[in-house]
Amino acid sequence: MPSHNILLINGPNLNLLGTREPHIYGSTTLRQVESAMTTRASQNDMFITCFQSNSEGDIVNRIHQAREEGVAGIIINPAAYTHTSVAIRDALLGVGIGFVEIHLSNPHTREKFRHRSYLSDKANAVICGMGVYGYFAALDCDLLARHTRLSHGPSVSHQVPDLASQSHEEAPRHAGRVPNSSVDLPSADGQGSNAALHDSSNSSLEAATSGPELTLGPDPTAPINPSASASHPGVSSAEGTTDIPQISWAQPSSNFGDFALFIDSMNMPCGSNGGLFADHPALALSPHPLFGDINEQQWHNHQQPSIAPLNIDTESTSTPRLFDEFSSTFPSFEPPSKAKHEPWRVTQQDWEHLLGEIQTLTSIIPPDFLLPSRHTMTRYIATYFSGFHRHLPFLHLPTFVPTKCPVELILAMAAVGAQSAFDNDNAVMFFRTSYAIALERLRNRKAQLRDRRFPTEDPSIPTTARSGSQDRMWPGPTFSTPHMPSGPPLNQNEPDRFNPVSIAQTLLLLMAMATWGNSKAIYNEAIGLQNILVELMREEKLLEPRDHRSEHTNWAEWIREEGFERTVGIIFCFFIFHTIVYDTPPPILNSELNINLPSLEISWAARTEKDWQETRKKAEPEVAFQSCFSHLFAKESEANNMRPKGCSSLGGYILILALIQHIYFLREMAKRKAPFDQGPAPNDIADVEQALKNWQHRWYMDPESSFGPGSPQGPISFNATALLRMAYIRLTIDVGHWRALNTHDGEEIAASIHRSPELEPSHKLTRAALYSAHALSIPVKIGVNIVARNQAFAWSLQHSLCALECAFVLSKWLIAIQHRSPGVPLGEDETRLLTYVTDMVTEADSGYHFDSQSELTATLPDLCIRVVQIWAKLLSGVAVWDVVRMIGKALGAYGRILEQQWGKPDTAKTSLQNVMN
Ligand SMILES: O=C1C[C@@](O)(C(=O)O)C[C@@H](O)[C@@H]1O
Repeated sequence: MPSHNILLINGPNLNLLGTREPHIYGSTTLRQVESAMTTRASQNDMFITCFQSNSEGDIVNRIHQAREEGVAGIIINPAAYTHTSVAIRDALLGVGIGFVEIHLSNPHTREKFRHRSYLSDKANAVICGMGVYGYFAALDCDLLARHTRLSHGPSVSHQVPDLASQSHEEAPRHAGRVPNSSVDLPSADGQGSNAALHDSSNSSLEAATSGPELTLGPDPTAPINPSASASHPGVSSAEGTTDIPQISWAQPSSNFGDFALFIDSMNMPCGSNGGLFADHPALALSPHPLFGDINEQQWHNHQQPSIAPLNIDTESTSTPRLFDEFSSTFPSFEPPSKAKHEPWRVTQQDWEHLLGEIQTLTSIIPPDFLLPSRHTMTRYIATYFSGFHRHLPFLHLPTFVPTKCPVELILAMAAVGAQSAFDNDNAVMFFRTSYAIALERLRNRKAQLRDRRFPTEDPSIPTTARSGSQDRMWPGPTFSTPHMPSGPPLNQNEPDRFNPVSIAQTLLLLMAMATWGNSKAIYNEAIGLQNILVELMREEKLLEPRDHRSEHTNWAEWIREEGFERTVGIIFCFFIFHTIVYDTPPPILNSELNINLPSLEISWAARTEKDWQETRKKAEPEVAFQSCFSHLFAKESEANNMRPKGCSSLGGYILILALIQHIYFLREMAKRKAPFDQGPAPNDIADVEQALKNWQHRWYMDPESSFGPGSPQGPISFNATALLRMAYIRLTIDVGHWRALNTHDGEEIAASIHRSPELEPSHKLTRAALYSAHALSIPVKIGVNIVARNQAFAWSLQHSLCALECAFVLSKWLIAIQHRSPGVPLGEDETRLLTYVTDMVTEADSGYHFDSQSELTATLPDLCIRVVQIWAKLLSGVAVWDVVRMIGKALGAYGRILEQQWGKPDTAKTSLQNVMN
């Protein structure tokens, strides 16, 4: 017997779904939605009753009836009554049943009269702009749990601070909850449901997490679902809201089911200023109409399906957008109506202060250093905050004050900002200057520490008098020239003001510049900087356990502690990037990281102590990285107990990189065990697969998680999805050194990929190819041209690195099936994936004219060439970081090699028709 009843109500005109304004509402009919929902619900021990009416009174009556029936929760698309009906609002409040309000479209992007809802402030969750996918999301238990937590804060959620200690008994109960109910939908008044639910002895916690799984990618443990139709992959749906792919919901965890679900969950960019554009400063077309009244928050709402936003105004503190100033005002004698909070602005006073500081350092900085004008400095710092900072936010923007920032750090920020603004020469100049200052500070620090540890020498001689060049413990910059002597100690007068965290932040930014930057001159510094940074972290004990901040910490202390944890966590992540790019062992091991996971971005962005306190009320207690990481490996049954405890986007990001590190070491160990690399042992693979699954549950629990790059809370959780895909691929096959990224040469990388041995067709390989196809389908769905022309994907290094791995795997898979032994037919999974890839390439082809010698013909080689060409095209935009351009070039070159190999007219090509029959 189903453990609870759900009522689905659809309001006026929704009976016309399928034919009604399909560009807005899609072409799926109401009957299709209802039947898919019914199946989906029944698989998860739920019973759903569907009701549609065009009459307000009937809807009110149906809601009243729900109370008699013991309905546990209502999912309602009130349609036009959303904007008018006090009666429906009162009915929902009257029966006290919790409800999720849902809209296919995003009313906030439409006519003004649709912006107001009579229900939203009482709903447990509001889902809009996700097309029909929103209905399934509403049904998903994780989502319910998530919104329960969001709407009601930790008091009704899971407050056990230590995941390890969670058990069924300890699982907190929602206020007003009826014992033995299996899922709580808190009532509309926020007090919890009093609807009696049927037989279940599970805790709400367990039930809330054992429902249908929405995965961020294909579920590696599930068999590929043969019953799902691959000919409707969902990539060819109309713009606007999306259609349900014709998949069978009877297999919710199947690869294709999840895949299609994922794809359909992507919010399409609306109009010409889609969410993608919001992500990059250099191409950020101003979202504001010149005279319009749209505010920034509304703009952000356009980008995203809105899911239960927290009511904190962080916009005033949000990252700068480059063209804001220029887009909204004409010259006027009127004073500005509202003073803007722009901490990145370098005033004349700030500039003079900075210049003064730099002048005291002339003996150690490159002589050709020239401090640009304050406007240019403002531009660089603003660009830093609107670009890099959104991806890796370790500085506290709301309280940032240029003059309080150590000079080497502000110069490092300017270096990254100049790089992002394509001012390469200035970027290198800032890099060198900041590097020289940071190293000098480190040398002096080292000398101090040495004197403390070995105080036997004559103390009357000051440290610096003894520290000649032979005493240098920290290496000098490798670009150092005779005109850069060691210079006087920087901290001579304030020896105790050495701040290891800001030095670490400086080195982190410089390392990012050197790793991804555009200058050969500083490229070689990357690994050297890594070593310096690791030594600093160990020497200054930044990796050791600390007393964690208590609940009562004030804002200033919290900022300091949180900044520390973010800095250390992001450095840890960066080292794993190096592992991904260079295939070198990570210098900080998972087991050494002793931070608490960072908190929500909304707390980090809060501008005032009051706002911060508000956000803290909604936040979960902090969790230690170590505890979270080990619990990722909990078995399914144990994991259920802790799933509702989501973590922040940045926390999830750190965890997924830790899993990539874990996979790296598993592969390394496997290399020693077997004469041929068989990859990790099956039980190790199973453990990691479980961990990746658990990670996805956490991702869903994160109230700030987002499928797109334009989220108001930043692109971190979106970037983490690329890392998830990379983790799955790396778990399945070894792509490592074949990418030859350390050569930094597109042609060589292409040649190396091409040279790499062919892979044997196998289930494992097909699975890896599925993840790769999944990755490609996202930009194809958005449109190859639109993605190529803006930098949302390219900005994210994670996505471009992942692109390379995906192109590698998918092309190798296509080659493998072309070369499989004659007479061996394709398996069912392979056939379906091949159909899928063909559909996708055809879709991409229709929108983009490829500069290719060969037409897309129905042969495997042509398909393979096209797949690589699409990836190359996607990464061919104007990228900030050289490494992204390099990957684009490498893929272009790889496509050309394949064309040369197969492009000749007399080459025997395997036709798709033949392989599929
Ligand atoms: O009828 C509808 C449908 C709708 O609720 C939606 O699902 O997007 C949005 C409403 O504004 C509109 O009146």
